[in-house]
Amino acid sequence: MTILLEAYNLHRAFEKTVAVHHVDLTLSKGEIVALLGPNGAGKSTTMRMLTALLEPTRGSVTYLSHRIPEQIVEAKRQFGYVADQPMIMPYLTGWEYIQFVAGLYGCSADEIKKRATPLIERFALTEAIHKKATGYSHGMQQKLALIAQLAHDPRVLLADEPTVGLDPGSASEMQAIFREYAQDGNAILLSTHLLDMAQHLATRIVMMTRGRIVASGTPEELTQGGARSLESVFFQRTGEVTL
Ligand SMILES: Nc1ncnc2c1ncn2[C@@H]1O[C@H](COP(=O)(O)OP(=O)(O)OP(=O)(O)O)[C@@H](O)[C@H]1O
Repeated sequence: MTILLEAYNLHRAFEKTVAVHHVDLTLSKGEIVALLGPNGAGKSTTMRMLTALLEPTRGSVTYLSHRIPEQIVEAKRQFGYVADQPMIMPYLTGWEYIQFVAGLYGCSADEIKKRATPLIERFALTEAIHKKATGYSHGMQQKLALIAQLAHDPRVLLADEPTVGLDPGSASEMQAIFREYAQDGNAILLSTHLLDMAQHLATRIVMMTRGRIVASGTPEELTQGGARSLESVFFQRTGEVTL
């Protein structure tokens, strides 16, 4: 399997709090990896280090042999990132926002249009796309952020809680888009609290708690072929108690 993203020995401390302890993680072509963990487990800190938004205390991140920070520009071309709070710029319409973000990666207007138009239609944003994006609902902004990140055709997509705020139809469409994107030879890492979505969408599940990876495997492996619920495995591995 071709490895698209490799994180080695990632470690991050904030003064006395160690948020992430020596995490190793790879993403290979075709994989959809769900990162699960209780609040404060270190998922967002890991995501932010993988997307070069946060400098690790130790460790390295490499996209297709482009290492951060030495080859940051080449590395950044390889991935798209959808944050949990979409950062939509004032004044821009949805269409201008997509053009602006994908344009930063050197894509032509024609390429962007070709990639973005079908996604805009699938997410039912055709009517809204020429209106100011600051007037969009949270879910509409989340969909717009995903389209903008896919419009530059990255090999890896990282998404923090991507379906939060989406209506059921849009959440289902987003999952279908994720599957097709992975089947096209790309890879996805998504952090989520939705165990059901992780079980049905992910090809591999990684569980974190207190900054460490405590489990990694396919949904079938972790649930022992369905003999256990993913919820019970999650509680056992992460030390969370059921109330
Ligand atoms: N900028 C920061 N300064 C100090 N501590 C931080 C900072 N960012 C994160 N932390 C701490 O690092 C730990 C991991 O936080 P992180 O946000 O990565 O968890 P998470 O798994 O994403 O949680 P959630 O599911 O609640 O979003 C927590 O103890 C948090 O308080």
